[in-house]
Amino acid sequence: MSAAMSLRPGTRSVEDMRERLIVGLDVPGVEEARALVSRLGDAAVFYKIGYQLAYAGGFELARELIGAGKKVFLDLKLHDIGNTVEEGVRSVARLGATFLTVHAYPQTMRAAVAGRAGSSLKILAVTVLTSYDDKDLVEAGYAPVPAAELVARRAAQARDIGVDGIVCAATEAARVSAIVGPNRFVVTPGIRPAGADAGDQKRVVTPADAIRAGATHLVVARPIVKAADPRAAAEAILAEMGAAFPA
Ligand SMILES: O=C(O)c1cc(=O)[nH]c(=O)n1[C@@H]1O[C@H](COP(=O)(O)O)[C@@H](O)[C@H]1O
Repeated sequence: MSAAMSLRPGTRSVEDMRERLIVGLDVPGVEEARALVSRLGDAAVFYKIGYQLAYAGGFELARELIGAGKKVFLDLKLHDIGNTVEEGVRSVARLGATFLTVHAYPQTMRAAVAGRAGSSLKILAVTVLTSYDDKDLVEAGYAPVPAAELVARRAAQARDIGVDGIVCAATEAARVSAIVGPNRFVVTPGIRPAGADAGDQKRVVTPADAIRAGATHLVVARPIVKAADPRAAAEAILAEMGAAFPA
């Protein structure tokens, strides 16, 4: 049974929801990240390290977190010529992280799948960023296409190439789940509890609706990182996820 299969059926327990909540460590440096991890305590077991922290000592922190029994998602959103992606992924695979993102371009996805061969690293393909709507795609040079259509096309390509999971907005999670089937991760950023500020996100969904739509993992940064009490914010999101999880 793949890791995805063992996560998908799940239970409504708080422990299970913790495996599905990925806290984005979008902070300026390792000291701030360590302080946040310590404040969150056992409310979080899965952390994402993205551009901001990766370029400020985040790889060392990734090793530290993995050594402490946490799971790490390296959100590097790789995209380059195939050889460079394959060798880069091979280097990342040695770190012991759980997830790594690449952009959902076929050459890039094929190279990433080749680079992670023989390791436990799972590749996630970022379809259409959650900060994009249909107009942003036109501005970026795409022929008019609804973001949801492009997400679906890229999810199907990712599935056919053998990528382990998809990153999409939870607005597309149900459709993507149907495309990729039960053996792949459906990871959804752009999560906002009711009433929370969307910031630069355009395709936003509440934690409960993301779970109902079939997301296997929710990525949450600012609603936890910027909260006056990050642990309470994480616990509230976990409770909302648990209540929405299919019995
Ligand atoms: O790959 C990602 O994690 C990602 C993909 C995407 O389409 N949208 C998106 O927001 N993200 C990341 O998810 C996190 C969301 O942050 P908040 O909007 O603060 O919760 C950020 O670290 C983004 O880099």
